[in-house]
Amino acid sequence: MIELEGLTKRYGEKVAVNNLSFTVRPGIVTGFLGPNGAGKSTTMRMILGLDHPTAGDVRIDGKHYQQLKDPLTYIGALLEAKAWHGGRTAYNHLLCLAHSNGIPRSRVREVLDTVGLTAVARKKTKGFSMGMGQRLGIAAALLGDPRILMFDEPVNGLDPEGIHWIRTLMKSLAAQGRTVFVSSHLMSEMALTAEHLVVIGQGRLLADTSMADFIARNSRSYVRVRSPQRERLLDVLHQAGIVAVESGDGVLEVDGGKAEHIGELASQHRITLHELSPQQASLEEAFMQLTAESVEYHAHSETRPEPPRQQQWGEGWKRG
Ligand SMILES: Nc1ncnc2c1ncn2[C@@H]1O[C@H](COP(=O)(O)OP(=O)(O)OP(=O)(O)O)[C@@H](O)[C@H]1O
Repeated sequence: MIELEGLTKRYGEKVAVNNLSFTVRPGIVTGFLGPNGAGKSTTMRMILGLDHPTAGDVRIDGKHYQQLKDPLTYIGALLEAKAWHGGRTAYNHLLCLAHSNGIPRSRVREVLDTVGLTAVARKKTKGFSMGMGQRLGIAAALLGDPRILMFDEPVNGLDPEGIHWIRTLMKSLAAQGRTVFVSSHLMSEMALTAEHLVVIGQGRLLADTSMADFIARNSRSYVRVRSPQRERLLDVLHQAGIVAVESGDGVLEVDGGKAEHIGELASQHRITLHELSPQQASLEEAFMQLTAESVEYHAHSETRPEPPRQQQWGEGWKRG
């Protein structure tokens, strides 16, 4: 378990992390989201004792990072920046970490195997691709068989097979009862991986809730309906107290009605339907909606995100 209590970090005038309080629980994958510059990496660095909080407190299973004996056996982390000596082989890099944390040498081979780097174990890491570097970082995180794992942008540089592999790995670590805390900008990936979300913007907590609740609260769900008897269908829906709006091309968007109910009403009134499809909002849509106010780095206006329904998702809030 990771517990943050009023955690704050200032760099001069800049408040990078602002009074953050939340708990990351075991047994599930918790996603950590926020626009560029929201304070995710700073928060993760404070959890690991790499940055000192200006105020507040963070504990790992009840202790400060500095109080942990052999910390890699409590918490394993992959941070964004490569933090290893490029002149060492992958095997030696992990062996050094193992020695300094009282971890048996046999674990090095095991984790190299887990991340698929056995064949390059004796190669110097400076020749590693970004994806190989990520795998080595994940091997280091797993080395001490810790109960808590924290990954900052773990799918960076990974190919589709690698992304699938890390997703499966994170879920299985959580299923073993471990605490898994992961940041990512890839919303589609996060939607497949995380069960719970912590969302921050400009250093402040914006949401701490389940994935399903987050999407339901921050986006619009509706049923898309097409019928050759549109006017009649509008009357019937109106009489039933259901609000429908025309969205062009003969499509009706029905808020607050279930597809089953709309279908039954149409059937009772012998109205033909050509389409009846519930529209599920995506995590990306909900995220953009919630964080729109706290985006620091906008692209130029022609690519800036518009309101959710017609949005060009993905690039607008990235650092330009
Ligand atoms: N060492 C530092 N000195 C001054 N400002 C810093 C420092 N580290 C971070 N910041 C600032 O603090 C804010 C939060 O940065 P941080 O890297 O934690 O955000 P992030 O959510 O991880 O962003 P990204 O998604 O782009 O990686 C940013 O405005 C950043 O410029």
